[in-house]
Amino acid sequence: MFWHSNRLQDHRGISNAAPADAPLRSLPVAITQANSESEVVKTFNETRIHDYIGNLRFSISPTAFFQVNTLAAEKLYSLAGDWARLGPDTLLFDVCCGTGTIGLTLANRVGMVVGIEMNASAVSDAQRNAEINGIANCKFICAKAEDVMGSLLKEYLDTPQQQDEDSNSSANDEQQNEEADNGTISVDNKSDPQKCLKGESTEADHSHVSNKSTEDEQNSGRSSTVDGCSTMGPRFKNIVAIVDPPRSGLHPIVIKALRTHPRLRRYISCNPGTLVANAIELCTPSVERTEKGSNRGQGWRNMSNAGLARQRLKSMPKSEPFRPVKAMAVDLFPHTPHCELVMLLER
Ligand SMILES: C[S@@+](CC[C@H](N)C(=O)[O-])C[C@H]1O[C@@H](n2cnc3c(N)ncnc32)[C@H](O)[C@@H]1O
Repeated sequence: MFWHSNRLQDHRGISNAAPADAPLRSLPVAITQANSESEVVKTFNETRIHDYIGNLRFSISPTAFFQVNTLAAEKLYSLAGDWARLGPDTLLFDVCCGTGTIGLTLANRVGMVVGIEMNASAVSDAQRNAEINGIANCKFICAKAEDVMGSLLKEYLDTPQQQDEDSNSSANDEQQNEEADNGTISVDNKSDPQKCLKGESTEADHSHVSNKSTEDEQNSGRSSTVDGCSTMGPRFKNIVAIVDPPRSGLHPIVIKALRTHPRLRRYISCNPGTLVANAIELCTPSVERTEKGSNRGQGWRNMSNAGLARQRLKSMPKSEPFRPVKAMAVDLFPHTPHCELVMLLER
């Protein structure tokens, strides 16, 4: 007998993507019993599906993103991992991690994975997927990447001394100003290290950090030690961000946080959509500051993403640029005009 589940998300509006909290309804499915001509109509209450990428099993909520072409997705993630030169001394940020696919498929090649995802169901899935597959060195954070990227980089990479220096730097001041302008939150850099170890959220209430048994991690030596999260910085030598954002791309605050943290040396994008615009901001050498706000009378609304990226560059704090190293298209959607693109930036 084949078991099916049909779920419909009820959303009335002009958007083509329903909000995550739109109600889900089960649709009756006609099934045919083996050795029988008759059809039975049933409604299944199973709200999740299961799929495999490589030898890992994934449990997926109805509102969570999951690549449909799992064989090609496996190749895409593995290619990203190869280019990132992963090893036990690697701390991997899986930005826009969905159900944890990239981080979990690469977890056995790195010291630690920190996944960031705004869809709470997907974050629960990621946590569950780590458990199903016996993976202990991944943490998943439920938040918008633009709200937490800067604070996470500080939390995981900076020594307390560096944090003090940073807090005096103009780059940090600017970021805080920008965060304030955008109504986002900044996390106290000197957050309680024990909180960090226990995987408790140091963010505002809407954020949620989940991690698999901290005890497991400490025993395996794959995560932080009793010294607290600030000791993790020196422990990891290769800091990599793999970003797989939606078509609208990464928020400029995330780009700025990644570009201005000097310890992040490799950036891999798995999404071609706004890659050009992001690469402009990540790879253009710092320029002397020009007057802010002069766009020579050009309307912001008519500007391309690349044009906007060039404008934002003018307020990018002085920082070492990345350089584009290589890119490869991966055809996840054969016979359609869409395809994914892996691109490696390094510095
Ligand atoms: C293209 S999917 C990639 C998911 C995952 N990496 C994978 O391959 O299965 C993009 C993901 O980004 C998440 N997302 C969108 N905007 C976000 C934001 N501002 N911060 C964090 N996650 C975001 C979406 O919920 C979605 O899960």
